[in-house]
Amino acid sequence: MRKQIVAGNWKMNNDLVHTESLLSDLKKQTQTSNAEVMVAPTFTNLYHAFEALRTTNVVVVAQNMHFAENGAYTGEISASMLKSVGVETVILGHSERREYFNETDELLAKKVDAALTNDMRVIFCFGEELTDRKSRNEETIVKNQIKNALFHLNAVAFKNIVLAYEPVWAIGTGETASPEQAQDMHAFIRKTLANKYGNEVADSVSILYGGSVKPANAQEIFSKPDVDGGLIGGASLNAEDFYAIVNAF
Ligand SMILES: O=C[C@H](O)COP(=O)(O)O
Repeated sequence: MRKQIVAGNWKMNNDLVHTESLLSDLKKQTQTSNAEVMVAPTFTNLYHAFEALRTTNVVVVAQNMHFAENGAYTGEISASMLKSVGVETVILGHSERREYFNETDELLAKKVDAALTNDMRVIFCFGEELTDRKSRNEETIVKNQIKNALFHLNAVAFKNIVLAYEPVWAIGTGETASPEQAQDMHAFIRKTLANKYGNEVADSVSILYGGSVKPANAQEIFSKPDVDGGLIGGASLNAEDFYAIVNAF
């Protein structure tokens, strides 16, 4: 049985005061679904969030990390630094990292390796741009993103990989992929994994959808058989909205 996961990516939002208030609001929510719940605050608030959520089942996740263990990489954070503050899951490959910080598939492969070497779980993001979809090239783009960053791994490594399909045209735009578009792509991703690693691996990997998921559309998207949850941006900044999504299963 695949894990259902709802992860909130807070991106570069919430200073310490806002983080405290959101953490306190999150602790007041009631969960009625079985989904694993995650939140990804900024680096500066990770330890605070970890301490605040210690008594809950909410997993604290990092939004990025460097591939090196330590060294002269000003401004960067390593896997072992994340682990030292209780963080054992990291988002890698988000389209905003790819677009604004020039993260390539090759770099991401190194980051994935570093995370797995440190026994961390990876939420690996990928997805096509609008021009790719308009030219009906979305499957090729997605397949290459997965292949280039992950297909050097062995099958066992996929125990610690969660995939997050995020069509770039649906991120923060209010435009969501239709539940059918999400299902079609998730089924294609699972088939791509099955072709390389076999059905057992493909059927065990959780594939999340991300891109303008809101309380109003979450249930329909999550009802699709190959959609195992969501990576939520904007709507995760409000505890009630976020838990409406968590409970949409
Ligand atoms: O990481 C989350 C995604 O980029 C989705 O963001 P959004 O829900 O604001 O569209």
